[in-house]
Amino acid sequence: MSALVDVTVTERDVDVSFEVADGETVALLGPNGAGKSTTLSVLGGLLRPDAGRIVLDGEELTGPGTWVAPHARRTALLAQDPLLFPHLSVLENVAFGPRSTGTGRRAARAAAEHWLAEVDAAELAGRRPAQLSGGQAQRVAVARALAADPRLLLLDEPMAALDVAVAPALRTLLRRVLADRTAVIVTHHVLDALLLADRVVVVEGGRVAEQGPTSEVLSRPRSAFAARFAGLNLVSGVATPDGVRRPDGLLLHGTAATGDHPPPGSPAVAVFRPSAVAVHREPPGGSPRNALAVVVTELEPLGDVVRVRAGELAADVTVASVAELGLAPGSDATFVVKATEVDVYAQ
Ligand SMILES: Nc1ncnc2c1ncn2[C@@H]1O[C@H](COP(=O)(O)OP(=O)(O)OP(=O)(O)O)[C@@H](O)[C@H]1O
Repeated sequence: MSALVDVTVTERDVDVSFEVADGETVALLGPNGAGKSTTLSVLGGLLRPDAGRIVLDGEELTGPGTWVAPHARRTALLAQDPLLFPHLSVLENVAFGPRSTGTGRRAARAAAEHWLAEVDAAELAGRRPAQLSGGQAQRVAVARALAADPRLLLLDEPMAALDVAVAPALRTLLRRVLADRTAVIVTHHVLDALLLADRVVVVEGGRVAEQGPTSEVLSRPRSAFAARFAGLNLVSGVATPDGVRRPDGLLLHGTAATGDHPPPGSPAVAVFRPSAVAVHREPPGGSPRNALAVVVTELEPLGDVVRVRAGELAADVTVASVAELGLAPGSDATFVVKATEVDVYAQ
């Protein structure tokens, strides 16, 4: 079931276009307010776009003069909140989907039992939602979404409301059920993208900033958001023969790992790991290395290092270095990175 999405929601300044191949899971990534949930609402038919079209499995769901109602789309939404009917048992909740599309009682019940077993929740069948933990309720919600036999599964931050101890088990379950399903997932979590998505679509300011296979986008990001999401520093500007020049004139020397240095003058990015950055209080004199004057904005503990953030840039240094340098938000500092650590490629 492939999907083609090309929609505009004028009031929210959202205008996105992307495709989902048959059996593929696409992750929508982006900062708060980027338009991810709006896109999901349009796909599910909860919001009517001002222009554009959605084609699912060859059928136009939304288009000029076409509007298929939400219940007739055969899409299912798994949200943060399981949204189970409190007065129905778990089994009845899961059977609700097939029942509402006309399946007989007995067959709907059999489908519910099947999907509850698939999500390892068969023993919960007789309980009421109030008798479930958050993780159990979300498992049941997954079964309910699948029991409706959706052509397209929509997931809106399905792990966001769960305890950190429970989220990994649900992620593993979703990895299994999404393996050959056509799905779109909105997430803020890098593990969701890595473990669940074949491709990612990065939305910034209501527009698609970049898209591509997950491993490619996260290892060689081209947008500021994807770089931050992947835990990498990204400086964008124009290519020079030996690096990238920022709009403010600063030249960052780097190398094109794959040998395809972008043509001078073309839009390019310089990408480097926070762990490759050394932090100094004073600019190191006479050094041929890249030196970026920054103001520290935030210190964040990260395992056995401290991530020193300076706006969009980050450096990982030891706790001892932070103490020795006396770093704190507001400190002037210089981030230094060797040219051999800076990967340059076309934006
Ligand atoms: N119900 C609404 N009515 C009007 N505007 C809305 C509504 N919901 C969201 N918006 C606006 O639409 C734009 C896109 O918001 P949306 O919720 O789609 O972003 P998002 O990427 O899902 O963000 P988040 O990660 O914070 O959930 C924002 O400018 C937001 O303020």
